[in-house]
Amino acid sequence: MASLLNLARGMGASSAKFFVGGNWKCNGTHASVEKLVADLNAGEVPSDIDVVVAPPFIYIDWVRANIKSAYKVAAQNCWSKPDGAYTGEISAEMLKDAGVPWVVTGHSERRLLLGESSGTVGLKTAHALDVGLSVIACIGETLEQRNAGNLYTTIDLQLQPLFENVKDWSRVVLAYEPVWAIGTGVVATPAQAQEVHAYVRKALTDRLGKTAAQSIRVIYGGSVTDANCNELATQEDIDGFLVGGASLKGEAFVRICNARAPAAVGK
Ligand SMILES: O=C(CO)COP(=O)(O)O
Repeated sequence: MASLLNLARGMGASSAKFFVGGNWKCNGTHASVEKLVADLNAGEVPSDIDVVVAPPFIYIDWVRANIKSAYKVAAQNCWSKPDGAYTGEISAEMLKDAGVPWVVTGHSERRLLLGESSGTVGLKTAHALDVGLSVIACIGETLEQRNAGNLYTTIDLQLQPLFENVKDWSRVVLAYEPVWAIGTGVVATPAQAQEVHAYVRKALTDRLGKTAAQSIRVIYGGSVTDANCNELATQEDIDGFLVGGASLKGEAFVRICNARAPAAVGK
């Protein structure tokens, strides 16, 4: 099985390092976060991939101090401007100051529940990059948009402000997260995900050139589990995952981190 997966991986179009993100969303107590970090620390993740966990703001500092170095930390959001009179917001400058290297921007929950526009996502992504953070920028269509035949129009409209504002793509990971797959248990089929990832790769190629496009991680999110990750990981334009629910279970998340080397964790 592992050799078949490796064979498929060898055919990949992307030269990018595998990337797994865990988005803990608005979940956890100090006790559950301590247990999760202990479980993650007990697991082995491949040394040649990037793994980033995004706890709620209030736990980030504790996690950063207590998680092993195989895992980096991310914030789930940041403000689009430097420090100032923005009650309730956390600036990219503060994340940088607190030693947080990554931030997630444009998650669909922020777009849909909090009204964040693609324009705002473009601005905050560019600002976070300018400050020196690395960014996981999220895009993805709703079921209504997909069913109305607007899948690629939606992706184009979400990518456009990123293309207009981002100057340096070397610290950007793009997460394709179809909204209909998030938290629903309805994972995109490998073919469905690959089709959109290939489209995104082409958009990156057209805009940034082939070499840059192949080095940018395009990761998939939406009901990824330790049961479906291996097949998704064989798709040529899937460079990793952004995991929600399953990232709250240490052992499952570690298995997802090993999606391209399942034998290493005894599956
Ligand atoms: O939104 C997600 C990650 O950012 C995906 O969430 P689930 O893995 O719970 O579907």
